[in-house]
Amino acid sequence: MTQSLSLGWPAPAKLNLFLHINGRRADGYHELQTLFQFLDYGDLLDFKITNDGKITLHSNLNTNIADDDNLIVKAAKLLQQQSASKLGAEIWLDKKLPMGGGVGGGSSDAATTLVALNALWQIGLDQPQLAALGLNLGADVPIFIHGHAAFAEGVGEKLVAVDIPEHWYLVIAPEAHVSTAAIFQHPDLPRDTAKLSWNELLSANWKNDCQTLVSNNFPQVAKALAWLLEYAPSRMTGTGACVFGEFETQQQALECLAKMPKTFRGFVAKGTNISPLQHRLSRC
Ligand SMILES: C[C@@](CO)(OP(=O)(O)O)[C@H](O)COP(=O)(O)OP(=O)(O)OC[C@H]1O[C@@H](n2ccc(N)nc2=O)[C@H](O)[C@@H]1O
Ligand SMILES: Nc1ncnc2c1ncn2[C@@H]1O[C@H](COP(=O)(O)OP(=O)(O)O)[C@@H](O)[C@H]1O
Repeated sequence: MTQSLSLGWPAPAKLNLFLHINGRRADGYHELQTLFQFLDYGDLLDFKITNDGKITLHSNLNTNIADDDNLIVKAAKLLQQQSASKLGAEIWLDKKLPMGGGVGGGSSDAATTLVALNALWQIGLDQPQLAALGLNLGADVPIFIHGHAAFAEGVGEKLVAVDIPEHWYLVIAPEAHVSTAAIFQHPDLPRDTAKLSWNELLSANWKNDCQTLVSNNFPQVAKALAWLLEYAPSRMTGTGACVFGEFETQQQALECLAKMPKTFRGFVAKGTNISPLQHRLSRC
């Protein structure tokens, strides 16, 4: 059996530096404007290519997600079907990102799987084809395949690459599971932020329109945000529950992390306009 090992494929986190909700479409989905930037921190995937056609996942995941429901396995099988490839893969996941926290770990794992296996199986799909495939797995998969910080509109699928300052962040992951669908269905969610041009947004007050609703319903989120706001401009990412504080230097972020109450879990990372996945792909 032909087997080759390819190690160290990053699946970085993302932050929504702002998330403005501009309206609700007839199909229930929301029109939004959001700014995605990657973090130089995330999960790590290793791949062994096999010729038996099987997809196997090994991970340090401490959850009851069945392998077939894991976005990594779903992504690998989707690519197999799409390409009619006879090759298989054994995949190792080192999970570091909080799950369901708005930092996009599941979507990022799926994107890394698609990008890595497209290269390792030598399928030859281009980036837009991979992003279109990834959209079937989740709304945030395309941004991770796109691989560049982006201003997103529509329901999050219209991406324009942007270069923005790369700050340091302290991200706190409160012990709360916030359902994205439940937040978007909630009657109290504000849906009337005016749509602005990118130039207008650059000088606007960045906010997350889900933040007040989530804080009101999850005291752990409100508590983490209140603590962070004492030290830095801070907001929630996505539909929560993670919150982030912005710092100019790594040292300032680390000093804040050192003061963090022991009841919080958090990490320090740098915002990056180019995804660490792109750097890994260029070494493939
Ligand atoms: C809004 C974001 C911003 O990054 O939230 P986070 O998931 O990161 O917190 C994402 O785009 C989410 O992406 P994802 O979590 O993949 O969402 P999906 O599975 O596509 O949608 C979950 C549910 O959210 C609602 N939804 C999602 C996106 C959108 N523009 N309008 C919506 O109303 C829909 O009810 C949908 O059924
Ligand atoms: N490899 C994976 N990593 C994380 N979550 C996964 C994975 N595969 C499936 N999931 C499911 O996807 C959900 C959303 O995951 P995640 O991307 O971490 O959330 P968010 O977009 O809020 O950051 C999880 O609650 C979990 O049930």
